[in-house]
Amino acid sequence: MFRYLTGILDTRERMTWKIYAVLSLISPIVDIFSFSVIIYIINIVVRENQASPELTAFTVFMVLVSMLKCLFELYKSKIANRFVYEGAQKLSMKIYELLIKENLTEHNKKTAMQALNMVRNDTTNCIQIIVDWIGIVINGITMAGFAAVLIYVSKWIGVVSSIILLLLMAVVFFRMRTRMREYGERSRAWSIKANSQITIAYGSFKEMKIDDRSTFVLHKYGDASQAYAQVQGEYKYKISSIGVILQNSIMAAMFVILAVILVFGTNLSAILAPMVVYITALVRMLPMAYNVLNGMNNVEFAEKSYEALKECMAEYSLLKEEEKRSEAVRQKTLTLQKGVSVRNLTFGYSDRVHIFQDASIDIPVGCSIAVIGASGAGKTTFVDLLLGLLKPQSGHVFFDDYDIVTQSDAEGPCRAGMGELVSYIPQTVYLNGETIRNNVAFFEEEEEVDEARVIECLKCAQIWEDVRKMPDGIHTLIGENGTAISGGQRQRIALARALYKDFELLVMDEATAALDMETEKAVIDSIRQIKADKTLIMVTHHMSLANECDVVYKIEDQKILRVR
Ligand SMILES: Nc1ncnc2c1ncn2[C@@H]1O[C@H](COP(=O)(O)OP(=O)(O)OP(=O)(O)O)[C@@H](O)[C@H]1O
Repeated sequence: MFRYLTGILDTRERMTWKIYAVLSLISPIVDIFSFSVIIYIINIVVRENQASPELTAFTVFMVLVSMLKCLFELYKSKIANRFVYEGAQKLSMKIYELLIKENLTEHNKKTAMQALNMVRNDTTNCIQIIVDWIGIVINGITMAGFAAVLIYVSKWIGVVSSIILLLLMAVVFFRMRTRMREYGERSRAWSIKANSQITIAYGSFKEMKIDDRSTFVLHKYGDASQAYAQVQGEYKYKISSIGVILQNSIMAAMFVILAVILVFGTNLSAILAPMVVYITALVRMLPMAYNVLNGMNNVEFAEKSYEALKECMAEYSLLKEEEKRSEAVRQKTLTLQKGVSVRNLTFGYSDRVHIFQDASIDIPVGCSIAVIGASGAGKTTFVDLLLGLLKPQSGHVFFDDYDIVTQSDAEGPCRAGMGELVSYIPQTVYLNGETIRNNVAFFEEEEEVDEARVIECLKCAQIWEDVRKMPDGIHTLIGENGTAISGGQRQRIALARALYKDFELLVMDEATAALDMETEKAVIDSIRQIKADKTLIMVTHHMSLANECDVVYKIEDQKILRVR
């Protein structure tokens, strides 16, 4: 686990954990040294019954050492925290990169809350494991050093005490191990569920209110958050109980040993000094034992995060290999001078049910195409295949001579991105709660937004008159997912967003379905007028709109048939 986690760090982070590990080693060395010095001084004072000036000076020097160690510990803690949060941030970038670059099929397998948890929590938990492991090793080494001193000073009592402590730690760890793993798993699952309830409340706010389901949703959140709180409470209790058990058991053991000495011992004053040393050593060892156990339990607790991260990182490596391979291939600028041609397309989400079987279609450049078909016939699937979001089982999709399925042209393998060529409006539009301006210029840096162009696009999408009347114009906030504007306005803002970028091919998946027929026609006319030479693909259920297009295709019986 440790080797794997340190292996996925970048060079700088790897260097940081090594520096941290070395710095961590210095602390126990100083601790053991300081402790040995105390023993040495006590022995001299007891033996000679007075302190030489050198001894006093040396003791003052040790005060300085302790102060320096304090500063050093603070610095070490700063490095540890920086390592955890910077390391987690870098790791979260990788997971985020994977999430935004993985294919649509993989993307559809996860919920947003699972993704959020992986990016934000699992990454921090995993980097924390590295620090925990270093802590376990360092505390273990320090404990061994103190045990050696203990045995040297108190002979068999030191041996017995060290064995008791070790046994106690082993018993506590092995008894708690499975439980900790289970806590980690449950805590992660309930945290995702509780967070999901917040997105559900935001995503279905109106239905929730109208159906009078606020109490139901509240209970659902209550159940999940309570289960999470319960697991966390139990986990924290178990962790703190370790300290209590350790401390009291060792104290009890110490009194047992003391009782044995008192009963069988002869020269009590002779054993007083070793006894002080013994008790001091044991008291110093207890927090270390606690830290070791705590670290081991934290590692068990984070096991699920580790498994999730490992899975993601395996996919991330594949992604990077794929990117490397594609970098080696010739890069090509995608063109659309002849048109889009779909050849013998066969596709099914599973092997048993096919959506398309040997389907072909030609879309000449500058043409407007309507795609109609019954609900569930495969219109959105067709668009996803056309834009390379899904891979067909067989067949080809050509943009001029470039096949996006095999990623090759007449000259052989090559890579071409669609970004420059295609603008797309999905069936379900995502609008964030920001301003109209920012929702139109969606993937643009704030300071680079061309407001004149935003207004031009709003005009083309037939929504400028509405926006103009709003108190803040293009700076009006539209609410999360556009809840503060009408459904038709939402669609027209999405349309304006699609028009904001330059394109040769505009693909609209029921993008005007929420508009009345008159506005829908006005929008399409306006696009055709302003983007007269562009190619248009419109998925629609409205025959009146379809009839406005040059060609109408119908998806039926796993084929794409030209009907007009
Ligand atoms: N990710 C997916 N995994 C499995 N099946 C899917 C997936 N997406 C869609 N389907 C199924 O594929 C079929 C075609 O879906 P698609 O969304 O392409 O239909 P559509 O013609 O666009 O429908 P509508 O007009 O209702 O939007 C449907 O039966 C649907 O349930």
